[in-house]
Amino acid sequence: MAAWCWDYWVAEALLKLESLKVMRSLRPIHLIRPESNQTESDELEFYDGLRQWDRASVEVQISETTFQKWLQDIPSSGDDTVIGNGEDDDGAGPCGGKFKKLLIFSGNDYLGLSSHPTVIKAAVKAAQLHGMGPRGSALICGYTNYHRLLESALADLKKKEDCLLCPTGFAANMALITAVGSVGLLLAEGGKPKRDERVAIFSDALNHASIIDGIRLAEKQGSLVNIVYRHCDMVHLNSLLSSCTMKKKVVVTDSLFSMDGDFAPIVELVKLRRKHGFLLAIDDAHATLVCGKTGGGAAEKFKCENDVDICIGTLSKASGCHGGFIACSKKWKQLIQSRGRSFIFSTSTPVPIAAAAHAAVNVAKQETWRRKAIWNRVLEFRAMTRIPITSPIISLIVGSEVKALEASRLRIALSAVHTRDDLRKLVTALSECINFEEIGFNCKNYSSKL
Ligand SMILES: Cc1ncc(COP(=O)(O)O)c(C=O)c1O
Repeated sequence: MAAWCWDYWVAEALLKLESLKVMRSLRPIHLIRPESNQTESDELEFYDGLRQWDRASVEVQISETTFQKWLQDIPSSGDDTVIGNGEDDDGAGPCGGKFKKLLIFSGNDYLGLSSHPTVIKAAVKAAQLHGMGPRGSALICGYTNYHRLLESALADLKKKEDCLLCPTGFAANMALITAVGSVGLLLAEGGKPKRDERVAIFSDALNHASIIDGIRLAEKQGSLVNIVYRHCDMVHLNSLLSSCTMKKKVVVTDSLFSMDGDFAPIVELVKLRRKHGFLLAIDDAHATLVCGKTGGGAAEKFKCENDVDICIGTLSKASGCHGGFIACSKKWKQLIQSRGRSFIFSTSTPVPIAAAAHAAVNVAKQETWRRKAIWNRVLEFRAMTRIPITSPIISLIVGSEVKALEASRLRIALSAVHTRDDLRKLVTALSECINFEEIGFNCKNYSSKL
């Protein structure tokens, strides 16, 4: 049996929706842009290396009060942020509050695009012309030519037929999984699906919360059966697939795991997909624009874009903006926009954000040095610590395994705009409290290959 039964099932599900008269359609609104002699690509400015504005995503300041609370592990209500305006060389703010400059190693702005002039200009120009744009769901009045342009750029990036923008990456996963489950509901013979008519979804044990919540919701609706396989364990997955008698099978996994920083074994997943004929969906939130020659993500990195059926992403990480998306076939898009409730019943992305994200995707494609820089930082961190990390997300198990209860996890995220000197500072600071040799030994998930 082939995964391409899924093409048939989705087409059948769409026919059912049509017969029930509940197919939902986008209602594109055309926002007029004033005539200009410049084409859009003339307005995009690209740079060949780090500039001072790039540092905005990694250099921040926090109030001394907040800093002290952090040190003592005292919860903050966030009120400390309104003390004074910061700045001043002596650390004193205009209202008397004192501030500390910090380097961030926990953000997801992997390429530093949130402060790129081309991204800022796109947002400003769209805001000046249209404000936030029409406020409403994409099915009512919230979908414009700006959204369409961004969807096309993302479909191209992911080498998929089409793409659907969602309010966030969290909403994208929820929408996809409820739509997947709806196939079981719509094609069930007697209304309520029997167990074998439901969708069997195989989910990695360490998948993101939004995948888990999507599955829980669909399970409650009685549309799918959740089968969790051990993290990245393809022997386990193969055996679960082999013993599953349900026809409609889906495997869903983070491509680059958000907490552990390891990659899903995509090449092995593709082999299993050929053997068992499941639909393969990957959450490429952390790999989009970071991995692959053109920034296409983990599937491009592992050269199997054609074997991944659906790719979920977020615009809130390497794109430096906000929002989520699902790159897929046109038929899947129709199904998700008709059944994905977190897409249907939520206001669409503001136009300036859609314009900025479109600019960011273009910048990330052109400024290839940003991708090189982030992977160079990965190599440098490996060389400095001898911990065989494989991605910009680094998960360090701090504390001894013997005292398991005291052991905790430290998550570090590297960025293209960190410098080698930033890394040296981080490693020096960390070595005062942790032993890298011991940590390297504890990090079972890392492989020695990049
Ligand atoms: C793997 C993964 N998927 C989805 C999301 C959700 O994305 P967003 O922040 O756009 O809702 C995140 C982000 O936190 C993530 O790490």
